[in-house]
Amino acid sequence: MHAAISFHEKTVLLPMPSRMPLSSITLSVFRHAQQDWIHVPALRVVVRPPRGEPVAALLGLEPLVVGSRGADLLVPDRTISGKHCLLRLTEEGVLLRDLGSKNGLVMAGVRLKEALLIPGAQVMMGQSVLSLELTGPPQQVPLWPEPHFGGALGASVRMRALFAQLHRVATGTETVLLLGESGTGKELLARAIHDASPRRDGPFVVFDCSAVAPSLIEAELFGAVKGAYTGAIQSREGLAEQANGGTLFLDEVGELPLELQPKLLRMLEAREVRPLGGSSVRTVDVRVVAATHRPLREQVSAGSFRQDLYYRLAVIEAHVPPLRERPEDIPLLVERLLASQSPPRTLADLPPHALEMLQAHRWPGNVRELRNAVTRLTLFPSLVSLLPGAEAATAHPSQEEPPLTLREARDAVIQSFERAYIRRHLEENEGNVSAAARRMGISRQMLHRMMVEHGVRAPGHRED
Ligand SMILES: Nc1ncnc2c1ncn2[C@@H]1O[C@H](COP(=O)(O)OP(=O)(O)OP(=O)(O)O)[C@@H](O)[C@H]1O
Repeated sequence: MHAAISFHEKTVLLPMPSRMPLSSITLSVFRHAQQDWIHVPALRVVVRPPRGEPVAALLGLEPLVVGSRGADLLVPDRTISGKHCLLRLTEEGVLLRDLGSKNGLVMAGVRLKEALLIPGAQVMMGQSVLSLELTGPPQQVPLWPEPHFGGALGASVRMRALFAQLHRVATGTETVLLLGESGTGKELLARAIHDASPRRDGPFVVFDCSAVAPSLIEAELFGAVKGAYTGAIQSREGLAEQANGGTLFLDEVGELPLELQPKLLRMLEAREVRPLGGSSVRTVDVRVVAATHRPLREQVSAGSFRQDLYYRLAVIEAHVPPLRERPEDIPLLVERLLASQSPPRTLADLPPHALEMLQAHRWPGNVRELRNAVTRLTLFPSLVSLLPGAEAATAHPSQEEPPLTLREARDAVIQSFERAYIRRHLEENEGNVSAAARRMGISRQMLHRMMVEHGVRAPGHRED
């Protein structure tokens, strides 16, 4: 089942009109009582396979992938591709997109690549039928008033909704599980939770379960008594104890070896740790924030992660969206990244069109990759045409887009490179087409043709 971000404590219910207008299934931001809110319609995606029970999932702010393997909503139908299609709430309604499936999406005899669904619509996927149902009145979800939470920046609706949720949970002691791709800012958010919590004056201790050899994790986390292992010449305190009174951030918790998982479970349940080689337990007062880029539920199904530990960790589960799902955050992030450089720079210092290119890229490495690209760009501005965005997403198709053939992907990269290359030369030659063509080593006529093909106009429209 797909887990949408849950905002139940602060949900305000709106009266449901007797006939549902289309506007009631769109995402829309509005201001009420000095605060921004978003309308999230209560929608359920139901898929009826040819045999067996229907499967269903709620559609929240997160996109929902439907398929037969590795999808959020799993359908037991062999005519359905692993990741068959995606549904996403947008400002225009519910977007349905084919993810390059074998048997496609068919509605009234028409094969769909992309469509806006209205409740009651029925779409064939393989031999199953997908439908969208309204389950009740829309929810009003609060948005964080500022485009940052602690050190984490985000002006998009998804991030502001996440910030509001994390701010609410910061005051409690429940364990928080942050799920998201690498480089999306999970550690930054864990720190922001700590800083917004009553434990802010206590320690914030980070332990990356993937960075330490499995055999050393136990002593590192829970401590060890003298002689517990070769080289343990004296007793040592584990990180759990060092985090006493504060927050323990367990990064990449999905990498925690199966045999150590009961120890962590015990710490979460009884607030007790037993050092390696020790016979007595010690009490700890820590709030745990855990994170992983792995699909932990799948690990539970595969038997590599304990179900009881998963439920214990996911008391509050929050999804950190990948950067490609919130390109509107990029200008803000780039601005801050530039400002933090030495000497500080601004967006105006970027080469022309650099920001557009950055927004066009899919950022598989998320904000970490963006940070590196911006640093490279300020060191070597002439490399702007080699920015990842110049490849216009095609080199890294996201799971939201139907996969391209090699030829389509290569063509798109070349097109995108040519466009950026032409623009740069025209800018450098102040819109003089002949001069730009000379620099590019091609004829003026050819450059003209290319400009028409790419829809590029010379700055100032000068011909010669
Ligand atoms: N929302 C954000 N605002 C500002 N900086 C960010 C944001 N998200 C990530 N970063 C920056 O990107 C880099 C990676 O962030 P972070 O380590 O928190 O990501 P992560 O999700 O924990 O990654 P991993 O899973 O690889 O550990 C850091 O330099 C961080 O400061």
